[in-house]
Amino acid sequence: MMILSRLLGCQEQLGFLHQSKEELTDSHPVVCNRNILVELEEGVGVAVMKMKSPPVNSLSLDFLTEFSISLEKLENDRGCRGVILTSAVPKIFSAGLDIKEMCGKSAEHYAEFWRAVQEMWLKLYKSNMVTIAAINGNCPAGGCLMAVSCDYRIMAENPKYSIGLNETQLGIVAPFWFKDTIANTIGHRATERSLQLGLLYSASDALKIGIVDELVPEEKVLNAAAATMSQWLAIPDYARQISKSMMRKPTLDRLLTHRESDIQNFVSFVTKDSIQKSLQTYMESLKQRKG
Ligand SMILES: CCCCCCCCCC/C=C\CC(=O)SCCNC(=O)CCNC(=O)[C@H](O)C(C)(C)COP(=O)(O)OP(=O)(O)OC[C@H]1O[C@@H](n2cnc3c(N)ncnc32)[C@H](O)[C@@H]1OP(=O)(O)O
Repeated sequence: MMILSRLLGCQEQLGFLHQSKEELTDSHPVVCNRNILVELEEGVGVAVMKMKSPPVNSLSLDFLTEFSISLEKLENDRGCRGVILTSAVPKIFSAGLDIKEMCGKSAEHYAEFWRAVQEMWLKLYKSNMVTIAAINGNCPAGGCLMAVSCDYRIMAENPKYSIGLNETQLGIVAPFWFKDTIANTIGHRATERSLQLGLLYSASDALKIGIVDELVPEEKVLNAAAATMSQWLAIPDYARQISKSMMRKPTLDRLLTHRESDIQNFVSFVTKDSIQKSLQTYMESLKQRKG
């Protein structure tokens, strides 16, 4: 019930009611949401989802709810066959889960938050559409999860950008389905090293290890994503979708089977004093780094 009312509440915030005439054209209907801009190029059947939640596109409960609703709308739109996920915030793809959602809140809040994280991943990983991440900035932790849940990743070849699952550096543990998703991308051994050490890879190392599929100059990331999209869309949908599902279903089913216990694990983990302390220390270190 709480989730339903949040979804309904968010749908109003989503701004479907606030589209101006300039934002709606025949060829490029744009939905300006609070955190995500969705532009559907109808003739081509491709939507661009631009995350625009400054300063760092952190994945708050509101953001995640909006993301899942937006993706579901595209999924149900027969005119949309592919999605390019990118960022409208300079230098940042996404800073991952919003740490503020995991600090000093109630157990009920943590459960609701974690369900929204699961939902985002389930929707993205099982999408029937072709999903391409156009990674135009830093991409740690939950941001990396979003990227590796797509079918293909193109990253800006900027030595300042990094990508990876750095959870252990915060004193927290990537759950089994984060681990499964990255292992499905880079293999068991590389995942073991990557997760234990909480490695963040530079763009060039990310290409070497296979977290990303292609590097291009920053200004070409979106064009490269569009070019790759047209190659993938040349394959008949039905055959491609069944192949995707064959590869991903066991991983999806594992979370679906253990969804409630995964939420309980998260809540009991994140409510530990030691974990709260680690997260608070990490947030403070982010602030100090600035100064
Ligand atoms: C037994 C098993 C049980 C399983 C239990 C599960 C356990 C939980 C698993 C959780 C899984 C995933 C975790 C995550 O995704 S945690 C998030 C990890 N993210 C990071 O480590 C990235 C942190 N951020 C950065 O490194 C940098 O901000 C940046 C992205 C490189 C950008 O650098 P910048 O210099 O451009 O910006 P900066 O000044 O650092 O930040 C601007 C403001 O944004 C705040 N901020 C940054 N990141 C986050 C975040 N993730 N959440 C919330 N807020 C964030 C930062 O503090 C600045 O705020 P302010 O301006 O100072 O107020």
